[in-house]
Amino acid sequence: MANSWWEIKILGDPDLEDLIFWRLDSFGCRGMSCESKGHSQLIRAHLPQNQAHLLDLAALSLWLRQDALTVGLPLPLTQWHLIDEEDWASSWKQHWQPTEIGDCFLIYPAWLSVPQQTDRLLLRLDPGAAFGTGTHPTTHLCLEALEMRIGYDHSHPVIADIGCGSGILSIASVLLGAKKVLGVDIDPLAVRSARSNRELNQISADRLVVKKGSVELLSHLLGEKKVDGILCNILAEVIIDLIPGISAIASPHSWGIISGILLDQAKPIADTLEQHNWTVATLWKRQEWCCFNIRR
Ligand SMILES: C[S@@+](CC[C@H](N)C(=O)[O-])C[C@H]1O[C@@H](n2cnc3c(N)ncnc32)[C@H](O)[C@@H]1O
Repeated sequence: MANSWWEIKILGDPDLEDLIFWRLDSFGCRGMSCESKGHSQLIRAHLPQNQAHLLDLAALSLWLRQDALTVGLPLPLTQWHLIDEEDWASSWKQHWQPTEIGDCFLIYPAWLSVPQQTDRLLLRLDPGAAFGTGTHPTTHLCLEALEMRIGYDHSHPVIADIGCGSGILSIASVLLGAKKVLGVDIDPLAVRSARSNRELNQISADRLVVKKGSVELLSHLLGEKKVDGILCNILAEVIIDLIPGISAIASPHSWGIISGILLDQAKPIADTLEQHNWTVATLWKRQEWCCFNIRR
């Protein structure tokens, strides 16, 4: 098969959902979905074939079982098989439905016809192979935090979105009135996805700039200028190294929304932020995940 993907199916106790998502996320899976099956939950995840060998998948299955053992829940059943690109796209699309987030967003799959009437901000999305449908607790937290931060103050900030994935947070920022957003991601598939979602939401390439790279590129693009707000939803291990770079593009009045952090990873992140002159104003949590609202 030309463009093949592993489809990984995990049947497990609903209380394992977060742990399983976290494990799959760390493994590099994309296009994850979840559906109820009686008293269990069936989680599907996808991974390009060239990113994992059979042995890696066997190890993943073992880790998932160990995770369940650690928390004293029944062991999940993991299966995998190869599917081609088209089957991958249609497989998870069936399970992703429009989602209301916060008081103002409606995240809407691109392949559904647009609703006639809605009093919400419609954010149309086809994440493709990128992360960011709004269903993950961290994206959800970031969207709610963003709404609270700029949804009601008409300040039209300039925002950096580091690890933009599908572009969901960048687009949400524009819908809430950001003057300009700079989105970066190291994954070329994410860049492609964010650009096509920018078009889908009829946002100009001047207002939402999407580039392949990370915080160093932002620094280069900005030159002497600073951003008003920073969004960064990546895993804690990555964020900790990005904090100096994030701090360098911030002004004395900047704010940030930082997520992708498991609750038990919060302290080292908070400490490092404080060492770089940030105040952790609030910490929001959803399931095992947390989101920092920070300011200078
Ligand atoms: C958890 S996803 C977040 C996507 C989206 N912003 C959201 O909130 O749903 C993290 C993204 O960060 C990207 N990423 C990982 N390390 C990065 C780094 N050092 N710099 C920039 N992007 C990075 C990944 O490719 C991935 O698309």
